[in-house]
Amino acid sequence: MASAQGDVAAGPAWQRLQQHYETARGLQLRELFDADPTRGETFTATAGELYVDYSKHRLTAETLELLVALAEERGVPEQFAAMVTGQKINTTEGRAVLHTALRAPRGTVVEVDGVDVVPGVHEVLDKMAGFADSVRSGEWKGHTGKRIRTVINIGIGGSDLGPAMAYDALLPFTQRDLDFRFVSNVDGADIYEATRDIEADETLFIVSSKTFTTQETLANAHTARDWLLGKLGDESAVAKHFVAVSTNASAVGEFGIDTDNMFGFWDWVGGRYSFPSAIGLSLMIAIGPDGFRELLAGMREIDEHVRTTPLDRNVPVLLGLIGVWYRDFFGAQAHAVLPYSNYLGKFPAYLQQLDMESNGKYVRKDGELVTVDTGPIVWGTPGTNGQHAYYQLIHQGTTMIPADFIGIARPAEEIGEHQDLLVANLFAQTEALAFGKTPDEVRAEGVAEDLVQHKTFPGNRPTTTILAAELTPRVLGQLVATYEHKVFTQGVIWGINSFDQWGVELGKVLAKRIAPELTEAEVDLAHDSSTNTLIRRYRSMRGR
Ligand SMILES: O=P(O)(O)OC[C@H]1O[C@](O)(CO)[C@@H](O)[C@@H]1O
Repeated sequence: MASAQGDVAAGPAWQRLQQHYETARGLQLRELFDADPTRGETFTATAGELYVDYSKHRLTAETLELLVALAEERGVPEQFAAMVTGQKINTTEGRAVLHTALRAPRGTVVEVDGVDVVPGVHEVLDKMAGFADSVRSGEWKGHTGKRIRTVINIGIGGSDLGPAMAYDALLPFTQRDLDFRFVSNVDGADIYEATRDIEADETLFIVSSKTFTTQETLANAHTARDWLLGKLGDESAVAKHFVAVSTNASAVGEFGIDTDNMFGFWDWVGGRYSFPSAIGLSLMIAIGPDGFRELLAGMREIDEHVRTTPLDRNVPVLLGLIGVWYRDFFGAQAHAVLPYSNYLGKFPAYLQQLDMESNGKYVRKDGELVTVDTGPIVWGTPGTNGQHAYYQLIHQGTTMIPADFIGIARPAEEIGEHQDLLVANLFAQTEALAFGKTPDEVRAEGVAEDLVQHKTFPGNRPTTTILAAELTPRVLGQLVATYEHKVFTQGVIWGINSFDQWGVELGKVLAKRIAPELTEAEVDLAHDSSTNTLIRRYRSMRGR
């Protein structure tokens, strides 16, 4: 098997790319398009219903060949096969990585330690569907016999971002007489604002936590429980108003939620890959079991695409490789994701966890330090708002920011000319970024000489455009799985473990130590002088 271990920079494919970069760094998009008038048709690919244009990148057919050779040398296809067949590729935690099994059709066999996991996946999906239907229809009654009107998902990170993002993305497909809220932050304002204007006897809390030990989620869940009991005054109300999604049945039981009302998943589902599991329960209630199945079907299409499509047309692999090209050869530190769809407003935030928690690593799988740069800083907000805020820097700043522009052709609601205006802006931005405006073009407009440089656009700024006809559950599933496998591809290239997250641990441990120090004024502080002083200031501001 080709190796995803070891130093990628030491391999022949990387060295060839390095040599190629010496000339490729000077590529100009204007010249590339002039030299090949069909570039905008040929440097494109499709995956599911996603049309992907990667022509506006600073690369040639040779660059792509060399990048594909890198993917082959690093064993991307073999590593993908290892992942989807349940091998324990999350080596630092000794776990399989099987989010693809969450969307495997009934009857598929995927084994972990000799046990087929697919029947369990469908058992949970069926249980979720039964529950979702009963909440949607009003058959599920609260403590006082009323139907549920508000569903509040309590969770953080992967137990929040996926369902919250997808709920917004699929708003037109949701049952509009139900209200959905997502509480994640340990800031009490989050749970307070989510509960201040609703009726307890019409509210369902879904406590979502893979581990059921996460401080923020447990604090919010306890506050929600106190709020409910304060309103309804009866411990037995908890059974009708709280359900849990977790891998940790004993902790769920200890919290007081009947494990009959628990929807399980497994340690082979990473938090940031978990929303097609029971973590998507709130979303399934919102869009219905059929809508959720469509989402899974969209993901499955991309899983199949990755498994069966040659690397040079394999969309997630290409996106991953193009990302490596900029990150490691051009030194681009950031990657923007700019959805031209208001419904996709939370998609960049969702991708931040998917990408940065997966590939923000400085240690390789083999325990050695990386010698090349790994995951970029991922950020973005919906177009067109960003155009009037930070696009200035993308067009004329000193940093290259490769960007993904995501567009939808047919809106859920056709409102006058809005959609055409929106998409015109998307296309205009990628055109302007790629081709810019030369000083001579500015002069030809009669601009005074002292303003020519200010009004010049250097261009040559790379973008990918992803276009879909409609934002359906299936298309959203395709988008999410495309990015999942893009991140996977990059992790394999860099030789890192994209499925652990040790970097979040230290802060958690220190917060546990500091929390009691904020309330007990007498305690001896043994931190650094900055932290000690901040703690004392805080105590004094709180009158302690
Ligand atoms: O679902 P849990 O166990 O509450 O964890 C929430 C999130 O916390 C993290 O472990 C990071 O702190 C994420 O990986 C995870 O998605």
